[in-house]
Amino acid sequence: MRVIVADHPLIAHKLTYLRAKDTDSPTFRRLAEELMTLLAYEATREVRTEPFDIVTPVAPTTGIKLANPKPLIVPILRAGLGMLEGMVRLLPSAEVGFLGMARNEETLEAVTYANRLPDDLSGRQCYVIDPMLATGGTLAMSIQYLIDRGADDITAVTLLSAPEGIEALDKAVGHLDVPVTLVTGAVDERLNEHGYIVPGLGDAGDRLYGVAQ
Ligand SMILES: O=P(O)(O)OC[C@H]1O[C@H](OP(=O)(O)OP(=O)(O)O)[C@H](O)[C@@H]1O
Ligand SMILES: O=c1cc[nH]c(=O)[nH]1
Ligand SMILES: [Mg+2]
Repeated sequence: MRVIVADHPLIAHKLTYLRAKDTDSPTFRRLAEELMTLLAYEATREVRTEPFDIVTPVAPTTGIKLANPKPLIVPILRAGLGMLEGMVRLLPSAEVGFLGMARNEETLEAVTYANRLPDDLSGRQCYVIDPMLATGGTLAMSIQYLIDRGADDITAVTLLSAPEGIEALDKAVGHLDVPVTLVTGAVDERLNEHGYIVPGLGDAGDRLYGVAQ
């Protein structure tokens, strides 16, 4: 699995405010979107394109445009929704599919409670977006799900990742034929005994949308 840690002072600046516990929800949402847009620039570096002939006011020329089928963006509910606007701003013609996953806070295992995705993802480039890669269980299951439906190129984008989660994700999907890339805003120190990223930012879903039942 290819891992790209975005190294940019604007990303580090925005992540610092995102982490701070006194950052309120509206600000947290705005920062998550802005960070996604910055990370999307890195994550889409290898988005598929095709030649496109145009005529400028001066001369004909050949540029490029996004190839078909268009990429599929998959936010992992809930917290991934907070990054969606930031991604579609850069890829307005992409389609969006949804996966709802929740981690059992005791066993730390993820369960899927909702899915709204095209049945056939053959030949599709997919961008899975979720702010947190902690144990890696959620992303490993989501990526496997997309591969089972035919996706042939997957990029996961997270705001923060734990070293343990990166290692687990690599073990789970790094050996598959489908190339998987992780683009992340930062790799933190470790997971704590509750499976939270340290120093992290707490529960991303709760900070975006309030405490879940
Ligand atoms: O790497 P993992 O150990 O699997 O943990 C990461 C997952 O945990 C959080 O979601 P959560 O289950 O809290 O759901 P939520 O987005 O509804 O809050 C986060 O948004 C990831 O999806
Ligand atoms: O630190 C963490 C770990 C999992 N999910 C979160 O929202 N935060
Ligand atoms: Mg949560």
